[in-house]
Amino acid sequence: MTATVAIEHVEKRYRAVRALHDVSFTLEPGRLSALVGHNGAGKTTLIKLMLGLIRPDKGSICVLGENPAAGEFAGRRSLGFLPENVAFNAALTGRETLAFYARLKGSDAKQGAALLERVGLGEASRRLVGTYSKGMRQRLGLAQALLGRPRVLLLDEPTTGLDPALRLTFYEILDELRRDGATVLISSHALDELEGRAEQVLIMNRGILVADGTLAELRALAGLPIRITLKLADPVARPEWLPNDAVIAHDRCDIAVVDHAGKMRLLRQAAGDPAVTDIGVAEPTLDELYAHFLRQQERAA
Ligand SMILES: Nc1ncnc2c1ncn2[C@@H]1O[C@H](COP(=O)(O)OP(=O)(O)OP(=O)(O)O)[C@@H](O)[C@H]1O
Repeated sequence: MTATVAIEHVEKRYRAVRALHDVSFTLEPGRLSALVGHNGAGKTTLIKLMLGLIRPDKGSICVLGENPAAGEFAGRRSLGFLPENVAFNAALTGRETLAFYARLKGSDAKQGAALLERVGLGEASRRLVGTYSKGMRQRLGLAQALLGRPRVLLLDEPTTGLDPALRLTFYEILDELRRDGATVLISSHALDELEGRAEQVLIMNRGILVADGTLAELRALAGLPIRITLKLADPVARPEWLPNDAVIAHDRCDIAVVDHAGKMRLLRQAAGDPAVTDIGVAEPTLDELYAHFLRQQERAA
């Protein structure tokens, strides 16, 4: 598949601060990628580079076949961007705001009304933005980012301030865009939200990309234990196939296995034993993987 965004060996400094160091990755169409990292890890700097708002000191950036920092960047019309802190003119209504951005983007102004409905601002669309709550401004920001059905959508902390209902609508909208072949990058600290949604996870630490892969790939790389919990019909009779380090308390048995093959072996044995009445499997979470890769890089540094 052809990458829509290609970042190669990018370096960026702000005077004494090294914001990015030798960062390389690609983003693909139809995929949701999560960009995660502590405060100051370099996430916003990466997004600004992709938008062409700043230039790299070294390395190259290609977005939709173009260099975003090279003057006229035609691809910008196909980019949607939601900044971390959305700021709108308080004296315009929601409708007027979207019409303004639609003109800037050269997209169909009529699409604005439908987008406002979609993000739940239909009724408030004729009210001044100055009267909107924080969550309503965030919704307006999202509608603005979606103008013109973007092929690349860059979202910086998009769900901060959204209520749970709109958060779901938000991911539904992203799913539609992805099915349509859009590339979606979300920079976020909400790891639990991204788990099961992001097809690619990029972990940044102090300007360095410390991990890049699918959740399954990162799990295989990290080799963190997979926790299996069994419920036993008779807690006194210990099944002879249980590993020595299995911990039994009452009718519950906890086992940690190190890899996929070990997990499958144990599950087959457990499923075939009538003494086991229930099985639970907990793979390492994105939170745990994130902590692991950060620790690993800090140790190496
Ligand atoms: N305009 C600037 N001038 C000087 N330093 C900057 C500037 N912008 C960012 N930095 C520094 O570059 C580093 C990366 O910042 P960046 O905003 O990219 O981080 P981030 O991962 O988006 O953080 P957060 O999660 O807090 O938004 C930080 O050390 C930050 O202080």
